[in-house]
Amino acid sequence: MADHVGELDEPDELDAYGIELTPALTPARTSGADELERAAEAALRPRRLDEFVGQRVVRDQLSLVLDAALGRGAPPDHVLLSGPPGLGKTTLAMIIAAELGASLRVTSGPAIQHAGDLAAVLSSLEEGEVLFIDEIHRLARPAEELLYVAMEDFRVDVIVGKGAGASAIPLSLPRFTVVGATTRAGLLPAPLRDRFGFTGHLDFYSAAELERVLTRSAGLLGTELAGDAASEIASRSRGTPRIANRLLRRVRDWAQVRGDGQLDLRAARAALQVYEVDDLGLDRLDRAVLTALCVRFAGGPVGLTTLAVTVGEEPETVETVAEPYLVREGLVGRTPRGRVATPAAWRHLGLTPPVDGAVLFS
Ligand SMILES: Nc1ncnc2c1ncn2[C@@H]1O[C@H](COP(=O)(O)OP(=O)(O)OP(=O)(O)O)[C@@H](O)[C@H]1O
Repeated sequence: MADHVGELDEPDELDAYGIELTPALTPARTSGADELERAAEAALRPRRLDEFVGQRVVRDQLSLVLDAALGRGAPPDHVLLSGPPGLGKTTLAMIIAAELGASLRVTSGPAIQHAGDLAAVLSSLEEGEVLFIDEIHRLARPAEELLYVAMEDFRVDVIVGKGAGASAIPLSLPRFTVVGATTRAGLLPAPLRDRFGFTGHLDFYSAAELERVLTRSAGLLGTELAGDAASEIASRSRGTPRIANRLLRRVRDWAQVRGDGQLDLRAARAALQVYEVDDLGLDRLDRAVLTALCVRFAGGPVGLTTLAVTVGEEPETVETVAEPYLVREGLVGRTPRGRVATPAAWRHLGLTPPVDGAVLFS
């Protein structure tokens, strides 16, 4: 998951999209390897709506919103995009700006520490610009309140003075469009959610859609991916284009260093084995969660925080990165008393489910 505004701070990505990063929101430093991964990811982003694979419903609805706005010659309603990490929220935000012919400003909830930071961003916007706020659920409360007013009335109230003598000077803003992205739509307060005229929920991709993503990406990387290799990678990508593209790059590495350069089934299987991606596409964190649930907690129920401490991760990471796919695959269940392992989880780990396990799912 993007952790800070730096996720988008790629020189070629900035050039390609004309993104302007708000000066107050200087990206955090990242390692060289992270930078390279992100640059590689940026190069594979679809640039227009018709290049964006899958998510047919959201794409269709969004194209209506954008065409209508273009027809009226006015900025569209604010857009909220929700869904697990890596499914294309940032990509869609960039596409929205590109389709509108507007420039994109990028920031994120955690990067805005004070309402004043947001006021500075808002007051520097120009007519028609798109403001992308990643992880919008992590905005501080005062910034959130300032945003409601700005989104609804295109106004910020600049507070002058302190205490009883403080007064608000209204500053009107040009019309702009907020695109908010969140992995946890449920955490957004209703007044903020209600300011979005369109909400699109991105769901995991089918294997066939991921094959299309992979074939397109291989072409952009200047290589050819065999059909059976594409299916193999797609089926182990947890329904997520970011993971599919990452695995593709690892398969390409394997083919280059240990294979004959061909991106075929043999290279795909060998590389996925080296990187410990199992048949279901589960990675180290997923397996750690399953193992903790089944072995340490005898199948659960166990609370999210306890589970996260056991696997050495933040609760939010377990909840937003690992859990959605484990739940979707029927390996983990969420009950009011905590997380439980399903019989399929035990079997996936090569263990025998307890006989009374059925009780939990009856
Ligand atoms: N529909 C799609 N078609 C083709 N490629 C896609 C699609 N969606 C995402 N991708 C690829 O997956 C990568 C990750 O997408 P993106 O950064 O937009 O995800 P995200 O939902 O914003 O994730 P996060 O919440 O972690 O920031 C992109 O680099 C892009 O190459």
